[in-house]
Amino acid sequence: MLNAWTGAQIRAAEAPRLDAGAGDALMRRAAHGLAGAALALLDARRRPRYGARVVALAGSGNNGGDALWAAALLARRGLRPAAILVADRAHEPGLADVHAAGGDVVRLADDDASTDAARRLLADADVVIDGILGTGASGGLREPAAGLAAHLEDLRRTGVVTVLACDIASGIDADTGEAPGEHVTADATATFGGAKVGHLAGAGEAARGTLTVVPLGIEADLPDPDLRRLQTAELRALWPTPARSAQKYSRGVLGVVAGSAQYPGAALLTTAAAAAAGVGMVRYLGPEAVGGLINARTPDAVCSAQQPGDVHVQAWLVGPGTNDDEAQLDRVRTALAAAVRTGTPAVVDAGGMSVLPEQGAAHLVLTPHAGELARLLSDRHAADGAAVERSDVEARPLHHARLAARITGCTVLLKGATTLVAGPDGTAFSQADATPWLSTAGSGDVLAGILGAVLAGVAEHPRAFDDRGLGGDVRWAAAAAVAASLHGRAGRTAARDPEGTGAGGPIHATAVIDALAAAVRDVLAG
Ligand SMILES: NC(=O)C1=CN([C@@H]2O[C@H](COP(=O)(O)OP(=O)(O)OC[C@H]3O[C@@H](n4cnc5c(N)ncnc54)[C@H](O)[C@@H]3O)[C@@H](O)[C@H]2O)[C@@H](O)CC1
Ligand SMILES: Nc1ncnc2c1ncn2[C@@H]1O[C@H](COP(=O)(O)OP(=O)(O)O)[C@@H](O)[C@H]1O
Ligand SMILES: [K+]
Repeated sequence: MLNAWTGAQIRAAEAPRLDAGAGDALMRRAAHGLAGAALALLDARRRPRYGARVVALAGSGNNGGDALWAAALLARRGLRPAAILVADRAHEPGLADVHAAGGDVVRLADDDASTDAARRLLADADVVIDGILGTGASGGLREPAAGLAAHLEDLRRTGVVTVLACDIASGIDADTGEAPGEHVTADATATFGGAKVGHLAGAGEAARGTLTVVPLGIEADLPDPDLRRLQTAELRALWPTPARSAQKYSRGVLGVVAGSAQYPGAALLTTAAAAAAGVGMVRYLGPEAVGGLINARTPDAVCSAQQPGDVHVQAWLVGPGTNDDEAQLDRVRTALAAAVRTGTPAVVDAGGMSVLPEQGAAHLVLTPHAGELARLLSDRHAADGAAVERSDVEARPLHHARLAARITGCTVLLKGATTLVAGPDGTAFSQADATPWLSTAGSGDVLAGILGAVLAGVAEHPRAFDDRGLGGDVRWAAAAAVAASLHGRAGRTAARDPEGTGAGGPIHATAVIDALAAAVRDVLAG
């Protein structure tokens, strides 16, 4: 599990040490970690260490102190240090050490001469350490740092310099990952004491590069994390693997209300995905014509035009492709009412979100993309009557996912390059296992099917969640995170994009279904 905390949580754990006078010791530890990360970056890029130019960008706070001390330490390893001070004040001992190491220092102001001098230093740099703002910052970068950051990004994109963020890319909010304005983009980040929420959500995910956590010795005093990311070990433990004595009913029956005579595609994809994920049985409820099409692709699905009250299931999947069909929407309403009454978990996708019960529950998992979440929040007057736009959700995804979970009482899985899951109690997960090739029509229907299969298996495997501190209502958010991760991994496998960088090539939703078994096997094999 990769755990992440807010800046305030980390600073609170540090506070007793600072009060006891250990501030310098902590900062030196951070600087050593930063210096090691800078050397690793040079090595990875096959650039020689000796004579390499390291430039620390230093703001007024402790983040700047870390960067200055790191630059001074790197002078001892043969690098040529320099510093650009972007604020009126700088950490005095750090600055003194850069001077003592023979480093060039430029103080950036709003004039052409200092801007030119700073740009000359950057153009000569091999590695730039971004210590402008850390966890103590509020609001985005201001001038003159904002202009320097934009120029730095031009140099980074064209391969002139490598950027190492100190703690967090400056301009990214450590508590949310939001970027209120200009921000630094890093190739790597060395963070201290624990990952920050801002590394795993919003703009912060793409701005951080490779993340290294440098221990500070405060780890035992950290509270429960604010945000979590499941990794292979958790996925292996939580994926519904059949027991020796399993039979189809113990593995779980998934009731699916999806598609319509006019739009059967969503029903075909979502049932095929659930079947591929290894659910015990799929029971499809809907028009006979759609059932026939489903059986041509997925003969193992049991299709009928029955009502939800007539069948016994371990989980529901409702909503994909049902928008225009009143009879299907009626089935969705009935299934959701039964799910709330009986505690049966349900995936509520697409059209299902327009017929939510008044009182939701954590075991109902909504799966909106940013546009659908904006509509849901607008319908619920979340912004005091003002409409919430898709762009609002994209700019503040974690905030809006948590808001929707609180307002609806349901678990909310917000789809995107990073998928965020929020429970009504504020629990949150972040998974970024996808590939940009997954942004294709029908991809969401596949995710809904996989999630349905995972939810149907939860009842058989409660201990798996309890044993990892993910019991109670948190299990629904954790199960949603499992499904998002496997969906992303299947997408990477299908696209042949193992790192999720956008390498490989195009895929369509069916290819993701076909790659699912291999992705699950990889996870189970560790
Ligand atoms: N607290 C500690 O003991 C340790 C902290 N460490 C470092 O300290 C950092 C936190 O230090 P600080 O609390 O000094 O925070 P920052 O280094 O983020 O600096 C905050 C300072 O920047 C100014 N500021 C805030 N928002 C700004 C904005 N938008 N534009 C321009 N200036 C702005 C504030 O006036 C404040 O002086 C961490 O990120 C980490 O790098 C490390 O040295 C490890 C130990
Ligand atoms: N840029 C991206 N990078 C990675 N994954 C993405 C990206 N855009 C979308 N996805 C994933 O693809 C799926 C798209 O779902 P959705 O928008 O509901 O599509 P549809 O409604 O057509 O099925 C989601 O699982 C989402 O997380
Ligand atoms: K920084």
